[in-house]
Amino acid sequence: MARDGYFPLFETRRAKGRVLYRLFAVSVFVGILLIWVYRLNHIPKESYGRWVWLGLLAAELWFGFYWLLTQALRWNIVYRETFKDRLSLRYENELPGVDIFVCTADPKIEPPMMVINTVLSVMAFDYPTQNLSVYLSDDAASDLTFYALMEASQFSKHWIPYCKKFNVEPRSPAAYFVSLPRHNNQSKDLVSIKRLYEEMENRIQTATKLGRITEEIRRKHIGFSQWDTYSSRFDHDTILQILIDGRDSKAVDIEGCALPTLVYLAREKRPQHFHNYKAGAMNALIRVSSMISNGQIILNVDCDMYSNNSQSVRDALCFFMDEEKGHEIAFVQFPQNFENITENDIYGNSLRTISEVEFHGIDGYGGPLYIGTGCFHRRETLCGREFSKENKIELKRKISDSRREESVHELEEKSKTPASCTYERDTKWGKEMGLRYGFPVEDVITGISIHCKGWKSVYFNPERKAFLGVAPNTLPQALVQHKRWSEGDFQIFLSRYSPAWYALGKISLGHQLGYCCYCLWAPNCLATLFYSFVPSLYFLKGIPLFPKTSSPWFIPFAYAIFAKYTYGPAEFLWSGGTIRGWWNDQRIWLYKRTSAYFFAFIDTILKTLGFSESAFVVTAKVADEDVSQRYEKEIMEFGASSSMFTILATLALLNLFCLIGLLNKLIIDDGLVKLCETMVLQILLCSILVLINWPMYQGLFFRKDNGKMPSSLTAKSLVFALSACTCFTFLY
Ligand SMILES: O=c1ccn([C@@H]2O[C@H](COP(=O)(O)OP(=O)(O)O[C@H]3O[C@H](CO)[C@@H](O)[C@H](O)[C@H]3O)[C@@H](O)[C@H]2O)c(=O)[nH]1
Ligand SMILES: [Mn+2]
Repeated sequence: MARDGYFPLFETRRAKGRVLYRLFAVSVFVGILLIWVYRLNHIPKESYGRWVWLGLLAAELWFGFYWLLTQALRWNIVYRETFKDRLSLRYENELPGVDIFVCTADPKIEPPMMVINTVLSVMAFDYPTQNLSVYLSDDAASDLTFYALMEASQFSKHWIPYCKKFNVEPRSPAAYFVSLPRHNNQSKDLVSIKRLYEEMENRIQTATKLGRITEEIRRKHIGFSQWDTYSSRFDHDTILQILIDGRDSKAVDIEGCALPTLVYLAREKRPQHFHNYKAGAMNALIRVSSMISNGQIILNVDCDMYSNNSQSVRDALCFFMDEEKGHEIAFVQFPQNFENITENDIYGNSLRTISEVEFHGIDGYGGPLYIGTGCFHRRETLCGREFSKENKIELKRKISDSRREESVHELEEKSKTPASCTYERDTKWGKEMGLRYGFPVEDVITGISIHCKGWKSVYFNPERKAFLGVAPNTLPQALVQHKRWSEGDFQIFLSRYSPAWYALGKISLGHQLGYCCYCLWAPNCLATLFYSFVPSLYFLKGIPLFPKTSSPWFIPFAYAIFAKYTYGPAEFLWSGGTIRGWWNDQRIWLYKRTSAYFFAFIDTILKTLGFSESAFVVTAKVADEDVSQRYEKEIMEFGASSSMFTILATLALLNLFCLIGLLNKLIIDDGLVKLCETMVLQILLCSILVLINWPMYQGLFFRKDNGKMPSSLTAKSLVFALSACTCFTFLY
C-alpha cells in the first residue's frame, strides 16, 4: 500500500476476528473468577479436607493466572508480508554482507553428511555470492567434519550453479533429491549432479565408518596438519581454515561465478577453561567473522536446520532495510520447523500453536523471542549496541569496501586470536556483548537483553517454510530437550534479567507477559502434578472435591472445560494439525509438565541455592533403524529407564486403579446416578487421564519390542501406585 508515494518493503496485518476472540476470552475469565470464588467460599471446616481444598485453590489460582499470561500471546496477533521485488529494485547493487553461522558439536549425533547439507543449502541462497560468507563452528573439532566440509567446498562448485540454473528448492542436496518424483525422466544435468553427490557421500561415509582420516586424504589438504597438535576435543589449539576465500578471483564455480566464502572453525578448548556451549561458539564466530568478512547481518542456524527456501535472506532484508521502520528492528526470527514430523506428531514436536499462533501474538507486542536458529541479526545489536532513534545503522554495503591485501594464510593466523580461550578474559563478552553466558538457553536471554535495549524484533512465517530441522524421535529425548528449555527459561525468570522485573518499563506490558509465559513453563509442574492424582485418590475414597451437577457453581467449571475443549482443538486444527495430533499434544503436554518441567523446576531451585550446575545436552539427530521405524508408525518410544518415566508410569497406573475402584463401587453399592451427581468432574478427570495414558499402558504391559517400558520400571511403578492407593484408602 502506498502512503504519500512511499512503498514499504514489508507490511504488518492484524489478525481477523480479534473482537470475537477477545469477547470469548473475557467470558472464560469470568468463569475462572467464579471458580476462584467458589473455592474461597467453600473451604471445609474439618482439618483434613481443608488441606486438599487449599491445594486445589492454589492450583486453580495458578492455572487461572497462567491462562491470563497466555492471553498476551493471543490478544494482538499480527502477520507480516514482504515485498522482495521492491528490495531488488531499490537495493540490488548495494545489498549488505551476510555472515552465516552453522554450529555443530558432535560428529556422532550430528553426522557430517547432515552438517554439510545444511552448509550447502545456505551457500546456495539466492543472494549475491560475493556478499555471502558461511562459517561452520565445530565444537567437537572433528577432522571428519572438516573433511566433509572440504568435500562440500568442492561440490558447491557444481551445486550452486545447478541450483541457480534450475531454480532448485530446497537447496539442501539430500532433501532435494528426496523431493524429486521417482521414475521420471531425469535430465542429464540432474543425473550428473546426483552422481557427484553420491560419490562425495560415499567418500565421506567411508571415512565416517572408518572413524578416522586416512593418510591419503590427509595429504590432500594442508588443513589437516592443524590436527597434529590436537590431543582431544576438550584440549586443542584453534583450528581455522578458510576453505573458500571470497576475495580470491580464482575461487569460482564451474560457470566462472564467484563462490561464497567458506570457513571452518574449531575454537580453542582447554580443560581448565569453561567453553559455555553454543553461546561460546557463537561469540567466537562473531569475532572471527568480523576479521574475515564482517557481514553486517548474521544468520545463525543449527547444523540440522537446512534452508528450505532460497529467498529467506531477501525476506529478512526487507525488514532491516525498510526505510521507515527497519532501523528499529534488531532481529528477524523464522519459525523452527522440522522435516521429520509424522502426521499426528506423537511427541508434539512441531510446537504448532507456538509457531502458528503464539509467536504471531508476541510479535504484536514488540517481537518474538530469539530461539537460537533461523534468526537474522544485525551484527551491531548482537554485539550489545543500544537502540537510538538518531543514530541509525546504515546497512547498505559501501562500494569502496577495500579488498584487504593480506594472504589467506596471514588472514587465517590473525583470525585465530579471537577464538582463543583467554580472549574473553576481562571483557564484556557473554555479559553485555554477544550471546549471554550462564543459561542453557543462551538464545532467549540474549533476545531479552536486546529487547531491553530498546530494539524490536520481527517474526516472519512464510508460506514456504524457511528452515527445516530434525526433531527428537523418542520420548526420553523430547523430554530431555524440554527439560533444558524449561529449566533455562525458568532460570532466566529468577535471574537478574527476569522479564518480570528487569524488563519492567523497558518493554511493553504485553511483551513482558508473553515472555513470562515461556519463562514460567517449569513451575506449571506443581499445579499439574497436584491435579493429576489428588482428585483421583479422593474419588477412590468417595470424597467429592468439586460442585455437584445440581449446584449453580457447577456452571463455571463446565464452561471452563467446554471452552478448553472447543477452542483448544479448533486452534490446533487451524494451525494445520489433525484431531489425533491435538490429542497427542494433550498427552505430551501432560507428560512434559509432570516430568520434564518437574525436574527442571527442582534443578533450577537447586542451582539457585548453589547445589548443582546445568548443562547443555545436545539432542541426537540420528536413530537406530527400528527406533526410526516405530517413530514413523507413531508408536511411543520409551526404551531406556529414567526417573522421569517412573513418575509418568506411576501417575498413569494410579489413575487406572482409581477408575477400577469406581467400577468396583458401582457393582457393590452406590448407583451410577448418585455417584455422577456428586462426583462427575472427578470421574471425568480420572477417565481422561486414563484415556490419554493408553500408549503408556501398552508400553508397560502389552508391547514386546525394544521400545517398550523396561520391566523393572513397570514393577517399580506398580508398587508405587498400588501402595499410594492402599495407603490412602486405609490409613487416611
Ligand atoms: O556445546 C555445544 C552444544 C551445542 N551446540 C550446537 O547447538 C545447536 C543446538 O543444539 P541441539 O542439541 O540441537 O538443541 P535444540 O534443543 O534442538 O536447540 C534449540 O535450543 C537451544 C537452546 O537450548 C538453541 O541453542 C538452539 O539454537 C535451538 O534450536 C546444535 O547445532 C549444536 O551443535 C554447540 O555448538 N556447542
Ligand atoms: Mn536441534
